[in-house]
This record gives sequence, C-alpha cells and structure tokens, in this order.
Amino acid sequence: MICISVAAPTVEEAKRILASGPEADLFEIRLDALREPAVAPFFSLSKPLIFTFRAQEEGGLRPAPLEERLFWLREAATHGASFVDLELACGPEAVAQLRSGLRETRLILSYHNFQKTPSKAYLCDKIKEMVELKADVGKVVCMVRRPEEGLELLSLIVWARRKFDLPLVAFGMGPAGRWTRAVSLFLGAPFTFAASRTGAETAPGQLVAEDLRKVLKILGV
Ligand SMILES: O=C1C[C@@](O)(C(=O)O)C[C@@H](O)[C@@H]1O
Repeated sequence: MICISVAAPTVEEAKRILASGPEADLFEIRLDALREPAVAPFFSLSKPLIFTFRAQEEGGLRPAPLEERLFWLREAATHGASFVDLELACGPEAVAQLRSGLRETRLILSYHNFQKTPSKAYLCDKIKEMVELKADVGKVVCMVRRPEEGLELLSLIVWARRKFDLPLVAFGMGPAGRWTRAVSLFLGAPFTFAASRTGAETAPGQLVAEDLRKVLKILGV
C-alpha cells in the first residue's frame, strides 16, 4: 500500500492534496506542518488516515511540547483515525498514556534517523522496545549512504515478522535509499511513503506516488 504523506500549512491545502491523491491507499496527516492543527475536517474522506505530530528531533517541522502532541493524537483517535504514529523515543509513559485511549485506532511506534543508519543490533533493540510497548505496527526509517545500509533496513521487515509477528515499515531515506521504498513492500512492509507531487516531498528520497505506483506495477506488486 502507498501512503501519501501530507505536510501542508493549512487544512484547506491538506484537504486539496487528499482530494487529488488517487494513487494513495492511505494518507498520513503531518499535524506538525499545520499552522493551526486540526483533525476533524479530515474525516470526510473514505481512505484510511494516519495522524502524526512529528517530534522536531525526528524531522518535525516545529517544536511542540509532548503534551500537545499527545492531545492531538488522542483527538485523532477519538474521531476514528485508522492509525496514530508516535515516536518510540517519547518513552513508555507517553506510549502507555496514548495507548490506553485507543479503541479501534492502531498504534504505530516509530524510529526516524535523518543522519545515519545505526547498527543492526541497535535497530533490533528499538524494534524489541516497540513490541514491548505493544505497537500494532513498527516503523524504522533511516538515512542511508550506501545500498548495503538499505539492505539491512529491509532485512528488519522479515526479522520483525518472523520473531515477533510485527508488521514493520522500514526503508532508507536519501537518494541511496529510494529503491528500498519500493522493495520494502515485496518483503512484507504493510505500506510505504510517497509524495503527492514533485516538490511536496516530506522526506529526502521520497518518490512521487504516481511514479512509485508505476514502479510497483512493473515489478509486480
Ligand atoms: O516516517 C515517515 C517516513 C518519511 O520520513 C519518509 O521518509 O517518507 C516521511 C514521514 O512523513 C513519515 O512519517
């Protein structure tokens, strides 16, 4: 599945992207991008929604206290979000607090590293923590400099499924990681991220959804 990541300064603009994204199977609403965060206006759409209020340390577009971020994720869940995504680094207390308020909404626990791909052992520990904190889906997204790093990230998808039965989104950011965004789906990642159009990328190396769809079709997903 392709998830179009939507980082727009206003609700109107974000909704325009949602209305014009036929390639998307789901959308990620980046609340940290909105000048005035809101969740309710997004629920007129029939496609599943992920809400996240990304922490600045992991690529968020503005600083916001943890309490504010948790508040908006809880709001999103109350309105019927399919997923909420919180950084694992927020810690067990914040995760438990968010988790206790979820009904149907599934919890994504995520780890992003915009500098580098840490060692596999380190990333496996992060995934173990995600499992311990009862993530429904895990996510590990790191900057890759060499194709081998991309390969390591992809191998985590298989490892997490075999060892913990955890659906894991994992791929590499940056130009050297572009291929991993497509290939991750072959290895069982539940979804991958793409941009709505050129210029609307929310992370380095993101492909435009339309192009990604073509690649997947050629490769046979
Ligand atoms: O985790 C991810 C993946 C991402 O960083 C990317 O590289 O496409 C984009 C983010 O918006 C999203 O939350």
